[in-house]
Amino acid sequence: MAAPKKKLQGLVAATITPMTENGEINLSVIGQYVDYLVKEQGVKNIFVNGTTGEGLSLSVSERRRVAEEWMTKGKDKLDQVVIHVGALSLKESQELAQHAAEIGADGIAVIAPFFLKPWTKDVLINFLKEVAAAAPAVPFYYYHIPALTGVKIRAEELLDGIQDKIPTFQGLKFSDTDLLDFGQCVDQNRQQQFAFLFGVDEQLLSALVMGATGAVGSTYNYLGKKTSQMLEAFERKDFSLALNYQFCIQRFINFVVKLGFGVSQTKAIMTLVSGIPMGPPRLPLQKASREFTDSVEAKLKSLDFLSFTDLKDGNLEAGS
Ligand SMILES: CC(=O)N[C@H](C=O)[C@@H](O)[C@H](O)[C@H](O)CO
Ligand SMILES: CC(=O)C(=O)O
Repeated sequence: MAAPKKKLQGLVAATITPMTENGEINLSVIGQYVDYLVKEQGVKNIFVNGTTGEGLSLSVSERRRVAEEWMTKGKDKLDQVVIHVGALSLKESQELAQHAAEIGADGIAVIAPFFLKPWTKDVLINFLKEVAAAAPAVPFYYYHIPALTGVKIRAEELLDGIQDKIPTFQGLKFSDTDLLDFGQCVDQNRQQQFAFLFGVDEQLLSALVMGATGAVGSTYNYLGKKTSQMLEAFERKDFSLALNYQFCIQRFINFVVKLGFGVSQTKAIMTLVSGIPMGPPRLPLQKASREFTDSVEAKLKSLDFLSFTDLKDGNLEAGS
């Protein structure tokens, strides 16, 4: 059994992996990045080496080094560090899971293998179980992201009886818009203390209504504070205020989605907002264009989303 731990809740930032202009991982800014999340965004939980972190584009040794750096720099500052250890190779995944345990991670998460794929729930569970067993004292999260893995096994089905197979199972990161599936995950597991972490930032309010206990996302890197205001309004049952916040966030996400939004763009936005150089993404991703960054900057200002002193060219005065 996993050591009893505080349940993971609230916002979890899916961290970017900073890179140098030459395409090497850039560990030197991670200390600054931790401070930015904690102090400027009020976000104290992170999800490392996931989609946003280009985890599947890094070598195993890079993934280990990135995870170590977050653990070291986050010590005594962050509440929980969850490390994504999913890989196509079961062996690599187990190696990463064991490594996460060794460095004291608060959780591990795994996506479905996405090249040679599991076609049934039982096969997927068996894969996850073998990974989880490599870190028998670490809380385990299944990371459901069917649009990227192509594995469409419904989360609700997967969760049915999962703790019998994976005793460390502690929760679900649900990155899909199927709120029937998500709602049924919550509804059918009310007796458990699972974390239900939603991963579609622009729809978080709907997921809160369905029983989400937290959220993992890329936008909490720079919209953490704004999203926390939404969570607080929801907690106070001030739904119209919560909806205002959600719409405000949606206006921004809708704007970037229309320009073409993904991990590369997240890197550019975070560089702009935090002033910390995130660098380019790694191939097959391509760096966001200058035009993208310029229009995003204008949009963020018009939405009054930033205290503009945070902007790296900080000559614009504080908003909000
Ligand atoms: C596919 C993807 O990267 N999803 C992220 C996390 O699951 C989200 O945080 C999105 O970036 C966000 O919801 C914007 O669409
Ligand atoms: C968004 C998210 O959870 C990820 O980057 O993996």
